[in-house]
Amino acid sequence: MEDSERSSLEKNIKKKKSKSKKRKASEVEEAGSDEEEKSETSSELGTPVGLMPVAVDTFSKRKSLTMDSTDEEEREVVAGGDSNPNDISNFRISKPLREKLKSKGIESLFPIQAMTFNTILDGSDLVGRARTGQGKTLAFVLPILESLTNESAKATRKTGYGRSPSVLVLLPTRELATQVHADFEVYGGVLGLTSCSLYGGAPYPPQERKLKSGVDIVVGTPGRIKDHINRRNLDLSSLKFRVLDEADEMLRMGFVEDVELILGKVADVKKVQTLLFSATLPVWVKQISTRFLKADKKTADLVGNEKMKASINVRHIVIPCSSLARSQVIPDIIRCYSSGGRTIIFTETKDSASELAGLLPGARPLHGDIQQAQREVTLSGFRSGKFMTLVATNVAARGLDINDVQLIIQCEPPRDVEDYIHRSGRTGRAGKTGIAVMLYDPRRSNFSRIERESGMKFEHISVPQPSDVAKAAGLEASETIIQISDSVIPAFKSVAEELLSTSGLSAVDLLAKALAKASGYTEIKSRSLLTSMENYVTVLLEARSTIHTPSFAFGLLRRFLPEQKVEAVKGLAVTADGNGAVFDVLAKDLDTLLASPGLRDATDVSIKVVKSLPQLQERDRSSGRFSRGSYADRRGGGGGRRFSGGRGGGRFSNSSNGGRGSRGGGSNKRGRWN
Ligand SMILES: Nc1ncnc2c1ncn2[C@@H]1O[C@H](COP(=O)(O)OP(=O)(O)OP(=O)(O)O)[C@@H](O)[C@H]1O
Repeated sequence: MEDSERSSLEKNIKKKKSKSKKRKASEVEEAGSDEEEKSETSSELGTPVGLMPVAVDTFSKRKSLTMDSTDEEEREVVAGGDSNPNDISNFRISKPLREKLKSKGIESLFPIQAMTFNTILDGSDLVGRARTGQGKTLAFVLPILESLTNESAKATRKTGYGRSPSVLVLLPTRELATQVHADFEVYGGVLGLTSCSLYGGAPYPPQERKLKSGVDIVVGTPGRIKDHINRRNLDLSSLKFRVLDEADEMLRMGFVEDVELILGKVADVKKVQTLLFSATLPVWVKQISTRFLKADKKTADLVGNEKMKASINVRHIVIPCSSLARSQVIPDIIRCYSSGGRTIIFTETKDSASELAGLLPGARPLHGDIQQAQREVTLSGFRSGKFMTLVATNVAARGLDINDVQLIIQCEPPRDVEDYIHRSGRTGRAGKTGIAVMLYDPRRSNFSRIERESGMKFEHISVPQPSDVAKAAGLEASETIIQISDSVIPAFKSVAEELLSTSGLSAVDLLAKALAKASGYTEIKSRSLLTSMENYVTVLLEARSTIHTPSFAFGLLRRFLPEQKVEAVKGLAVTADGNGAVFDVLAKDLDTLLASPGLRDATDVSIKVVKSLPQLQERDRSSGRFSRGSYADRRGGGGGRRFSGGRGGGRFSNSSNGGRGSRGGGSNKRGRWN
């Protein structure tokens, strides 16, 4: 094809793709849905893999477990004997590959790898599920590489120029394709196998040249792979393996059509092994996956019916925080919980990712509207520690394996429990621990559904109080001060003595001020527990009669507060027990409020400052109802919201909710992001 033709074709493809795939930055990067899905029991996904006893992991040399072992047993097992059944020498892994694994510090297989290695090597189709960070990538990389290079394969494998690939691995994002391709390069390279990655946003010609010269393994995203098939650069007729990593994501609307077209390019499906892996396998995956897997497929499910679907190495925390206060609160949460490691902050839309990254010192955004070259620079900068805070949409939610991510912050509860599980799984990987903080606005968000569907229980804490933050910052500052060379002392000693003698402060108080200055906390403002806003304080209104609805609470306030003071109340929310309502007032107005005559003389209501936030009513996103009572901004229907219900349980007609596709078996209108 002439270059001019190609460039005009490329322009057309780009135009078509940008029209079809580009989502408005203000819309969710990946459309969620309200339907709730229970995760699949493993037996319904295929025959459970016959299990050899496997050790849990190598990082603590625990003794062996079988597939029926529970998380509790995993947690209880202590270091077993010296012979570890998962030692890589116990598996049919060739010497060059064993040596490469050892050079990477891998001496034994993780459970999901040990459970599936023989099954894949012996030729079965397989569905594999293990929690995030448990090594699912090598679970398919290792047996595939061995299958391609063992004695029986040597006779039939094509090795010449222009050969068509034997392996195709499909992933939902460009970053993941790059990451998995790197594993195939590292481990396949020692066995003489070549691989390439095909994803959008990167130039076609280098990919075409690589394909033309012949590769054994192709890793990529469906859109670009389909383009290369249409351009006859990629012939999948002699595939031996096809892998869907993050399988549930790959089988959703937005991908499943392309995936089906691509997987259908094999000549004889009986000669192809199909492997599906993910940390989440919702119920509808079963119907869809039967289209691609053989009837005698096997299942290795380390999650199974375990209640806890999210990572067990992560502290799952929720903090109430109004959207207005996020950019002030997040730096403090990072200061208190990141332990100096990397932080990934997830937002629902590309717009909010860019906006928040601009407000956080040193943070960088990552989302689908950013040019591919910049995405690669950003991710490699984050991996190498050039900056420590990444603000991303779901483009970074799945699969990314980045060292030393200590903290995940989600700015609001995601619509889908799968998003929560994958996002929080960017930390606490390979046996390490981590912290996942989810911010929520008590009046608008609902996280009990995430608890129910992921099987975990959130730890409820309030936003770090400035004094907590100052303490953490002071610790950091004191460590850096100790490291300063003594050579600076003579230059500052006389000023220090002068300061000590004239300030009227003790040496400790002066040092405390110096630490405050060094850590940037020259003023400590209070933050409210409810909305985390500075210079506000959270109070609890209690009444003898049950407070069913916020409008009832506002009515009580109007009994003894002037209208403009009621207007100034922030974030009013009814307590879960209906006995009260919390709201924020300006700290400077607190005394006036408490001293107001109507309140002072009232016998059926009281107001007091709260030291910890009581459990609040939650709003169910799907129905718009509140679990007990309802919230409405009765003061004028601000924010484009109208309270359309009567007292209690009123429905919310929220005009500001961007439409979202409904999630369902393959019919989900989930947007593409990659
Ligand atoms: N046998 C092993 N021993 C030690 N480390 C391992 C082993 N297998 C994998 N790892 C490391 O564990 C980390 C997580 O692996 P991987 O990214 O494959 O997890 P995953 O299960 O695919 O996670 P996710 O569900 O988030 O995609 C990686 O850093 C990988 O190098």
